[in-house]
Amino acid sequence: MSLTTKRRVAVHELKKHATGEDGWIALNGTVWDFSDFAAQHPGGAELIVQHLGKDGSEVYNEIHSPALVQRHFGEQRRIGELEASDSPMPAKEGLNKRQQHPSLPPLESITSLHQFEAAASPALTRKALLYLSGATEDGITERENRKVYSRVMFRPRLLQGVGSVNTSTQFLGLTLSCPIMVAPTSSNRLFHRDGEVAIARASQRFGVPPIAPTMGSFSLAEISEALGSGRPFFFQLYANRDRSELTRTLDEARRLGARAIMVTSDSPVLSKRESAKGSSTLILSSSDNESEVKTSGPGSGPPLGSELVRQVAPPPVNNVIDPDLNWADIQWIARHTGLPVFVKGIQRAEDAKIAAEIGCAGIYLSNHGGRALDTTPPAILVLLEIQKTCPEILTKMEVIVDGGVRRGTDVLKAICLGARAVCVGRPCLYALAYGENGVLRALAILKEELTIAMQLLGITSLDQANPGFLNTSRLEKLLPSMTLDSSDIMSPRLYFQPTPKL
Ligand code: HEM
Ligand SMILES: Cc1cc2nc3c(=O)[nH]c(=O)nc-3n(C[C@H](O)[C@H](O)[C@H](O)COP(=O)(O)O)c2cc1C
Repeated sequence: MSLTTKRRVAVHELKKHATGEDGWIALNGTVWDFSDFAAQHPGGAELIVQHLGKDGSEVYNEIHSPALVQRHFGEQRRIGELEASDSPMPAKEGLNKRQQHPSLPPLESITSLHQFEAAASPALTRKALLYLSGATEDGITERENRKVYSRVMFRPRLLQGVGSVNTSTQFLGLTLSCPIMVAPTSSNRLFHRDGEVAIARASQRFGVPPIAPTMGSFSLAEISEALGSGRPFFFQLYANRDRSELTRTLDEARRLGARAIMVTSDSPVLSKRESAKGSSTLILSSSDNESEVKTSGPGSGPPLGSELVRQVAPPPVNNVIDPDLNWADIQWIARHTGLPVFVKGIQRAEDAKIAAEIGCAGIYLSNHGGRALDTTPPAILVLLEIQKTCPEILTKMEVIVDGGVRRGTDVLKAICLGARAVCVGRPCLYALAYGENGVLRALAILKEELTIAMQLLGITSLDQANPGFLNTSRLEKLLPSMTLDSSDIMSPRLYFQPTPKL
């Protein structure tokens, strides 16, 4: 059936197609054939089953871009247009109430990344807040991520003539205005109707490439279209367990012009998320201080059987991610695409070495913002481990660090230890409640803080940053004992037992 064909579908007809094998769903006025699709839905089969024979627009629009269904199904599964008089759904525009929520204070009044959380929380739905603030089990890694930077002290040099500062850096042959990017995150329409498109545009205006996610509310094609042809972006990959789907995704990323593939490798299975921040009071809290954070520690989760527990149970998206992904697959991804590949989620020096040995263009040190394995080390500690045991890696590869980066001083500490760039996750999602301008402001605040920190430290460009500007003695005692003698670290070859699947 062609796009121009206007078959009319009455509501009573839609209702007749409500089974798994013969199921239709109306979305924004168009009726689609969802027969035999439920089990493939990355957001869970139940959501599809619940809406068969019905209008699913409200739930669909909260998380997906209007164009997703057309892009995914093409014309093949398009049944026709729902008869207007029968349509129980709202108009296409204005479906997402959060375009500019009246409770949001003026953007100009926000002067630090911390303030975005307090400003945006009242404007976000409970679901969005729980999703955004979630961390694994007791949230120990998530808290450590934020605390760790305060344990590193600067050692400034005086009288260096710091009147003019340049924050730009080279990354994969691109010049970035600043070594700060937005971390890739899924389902961004929960925070603003423009979702990943807003983040991509803000990144572009800021002068850094966006990292488009696999599980975005908007498809990669929509994101790259919003950027304009030839404009650089990176692609975060969740490797699909269906190899033909993985190949299709990679081919599309290459065709659309992705400059690198960042393979998220820290979440082969879904982690257990019991509470977002311990209680709904804390979710709405603006403060990041120690006493409040403590209440989200072990044993402080919501009462069993409470609504909160049910709501924050992990979404069933992992019916698509391949838990058997291995280093040989990383090599295959690099060969197949011909693109620079990063491994996202590196949490120890040995894995950094393997990535270097097999020819990755970079490593992305991350514990998924404390949303993967709890009690893993903050990325900055892993960076220090690399600095102590295999510093040559830091010159061979591009190194990104994320988790808990909230201040310009955090950025500068990571750069001094050898990172090329940092990424920021949650604060940019709170800022997204303001749309593109909110994300741009968050990035600009961080850049301003970085500039001032560089001047106060006594440097005028990032290539002058080095470990000598830091006192890391409080972190060194947290390093694994083997790092005291780097020869104890096993050769990557001993770890690398490829079992090629492709
Ligand atoms: C071709 C059709 C569809 C495709 C390709 C698709 C794809 C996806 C993907 C990739 C995700 C996981 C990432 C994300 O959260 O954005 C997801 C989640 C989700 N989808 Fe869909 N979807 C489709 C149709 C629908 C429909 C018809 C509905 C509702 C009626 C729906 C509701 C949801 C919801 C609510 C989630 C989030 C689940 C959660 O984590 O709470 N989707 N979908
Ligand atoms: C709501 C949310 C969704 C995320 N989704 C993804 C994702 O789809 N892919 C991925 O590689 N990382 C994902 N992450 C992890 C981020 O890329 C990043 O590693 C983390 O947020 C950094 O920590 P921070 O939030 O403390 O800055 C997500 C993080 C959050 C908070």
